[in-house]
Order: sequence, then structure tokens, then C-alpha cells
Amino acid sequence: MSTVLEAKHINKYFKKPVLFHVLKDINFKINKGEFTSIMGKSGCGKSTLLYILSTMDTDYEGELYLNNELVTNNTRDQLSYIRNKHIGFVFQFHYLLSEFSVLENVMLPAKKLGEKSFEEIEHDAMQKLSILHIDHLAKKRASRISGGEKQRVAIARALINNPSIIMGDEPTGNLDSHNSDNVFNIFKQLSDEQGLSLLIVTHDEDFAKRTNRIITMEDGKIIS
Ligand SMILES: Nc1ncnc2c1ncn2[C@@H]1O[C@H](COP(=O)(O)OP(=O)(O)OP(=O)(O)O)[C@@H](O)[C@H]1O
Repeated sequence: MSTVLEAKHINKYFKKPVLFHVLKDINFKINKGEFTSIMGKSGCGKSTLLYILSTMDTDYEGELYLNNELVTNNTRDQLSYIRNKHIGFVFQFHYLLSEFSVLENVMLPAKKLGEKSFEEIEHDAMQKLSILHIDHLAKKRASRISGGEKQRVAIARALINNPSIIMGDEPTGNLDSHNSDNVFNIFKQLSDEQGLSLLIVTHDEDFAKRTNRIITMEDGKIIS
């Protein structure tokens, strides 16, 4: 089984207002196709950890590997490239550009990567929308679709560069149970059928119970 992400001895301190040891020797691996959730009480360090794992925060001790390559100590530009190419993000709020069409929103990360022609990117974006059963919305403005649809567009956008892993911070936190179920089923299908790895921070116990593995955090440590 190949490893997509590995955290080795991650420690993080906040220095202000007083020195605070927020993450305490975090170690774990995520394998290809694994659907993992991270749970824990508010303030235990979940978002801080996700921020490090997603390469956005570089101020930590320890080592982070993506696809068996050490990414710690890379430059900001290298990290920005690695992030865009290998990691897809889904947040509680979708952060779509409301004046852009659904299709344009999904195409954006691929345009930023700059490795394919406009036509190829458009074709890929339509394919992602079709996997999520929202290809009929392609030409609609992002401001004119429902909350559940917006979250599916955000997932399509996260998939556009064919990442190795999708990371989510409360991706169903803003959805009703029906739409939340939809998002779970989409994630499950992506991990089962396409071997995509998922790492999802959630407060939703029902959601977490249905994932392959729950990482439980308490007071900056992984306790199970
Ligand atoms: N920039 C910062 N400076 C100092 N302390 C911080 C900073 N950001 C977060 N913290 C503290 O670090 C701890 C962990 O915060 P974090 O946001 O990672 O928790 P969380 O588990 O994601 O919580 P929630 O479930 O409420 O989102 C909290 O005690 C928080 O107050």
C-alpha cells in the first residue's frame, strides 16, 4: 500500500500571547485510497494540524512527506506548486467566485498550474462536473446555485488537478443532513473507485463513523 502523506514528530508552538505547545509529537500516515477523519474537541489543534499538513503553515518542527518526498524546508514557491498539484481543498465555506460561472470556478486551479491548454482544462472541468452530477450547471453563475450545489462545485474544483489527497476542514459543517450525506457519498466513491485519499476534519460523529479511520485528538496529541 503506498503512502500519500506522512507526518513525523510534528510539534508546533504559538509564541504569543504566551508560549503555547499546541501540537505535541504528531505521527501518522495516510495510505492511497484511505478515507480518514480527524475528530476532537474544539481547540484541540485540528485546524492548526491541517494547516501544516496542507503546507500552508511552515512554522513547525518535524517532517512532512507527500508521496514519500520530504516537503518540509521547501521554498514558498515550491510549496505553492506542490499544494496546487497534489492537494485538493474543501472548506466549510465554498469560497467560489460568485461572479464567475461554475465551469470557470472549477477551471481556476488548473489555469494557475499552467500545464494544460484551455481546451484540455475545460474538458477536464466538464468531466469533474459530470462525476459530481452537476454538469448541467456549468454555465450558471456560482451565485445562482444552492448551497449543496456550491459544495459539489467546490469538490469538483478540488479535483481538477487530479490531486493525491483531498483535505477538508468541516466540509459538511454548513450543510443540512441530506446534502451532508451527498458529500459523504461523493467522498466515499472517490476513495473506493478512484483511490483518492481523503483527510477530513469534522465535528460530525455520524460522518466520521462511516470513514475508514478516525484520528482522535486531545490537547494537541493524537490519542487514538
Ligand atoms: N494564531 C494563534 N495564536 C495563538 N494561539 C492560537 C492561534 N491559533 C489557534 N490558537 C490556539 O490553538 C489551539 C488550537 O486551535 P485550533 O484552531 O487548531 O483548534 P481546533 O481543534 O481546530 O478547534 P475548532 O474545532 O474549534 O475549529 C486553540 O487553543 C487556539 O486558541
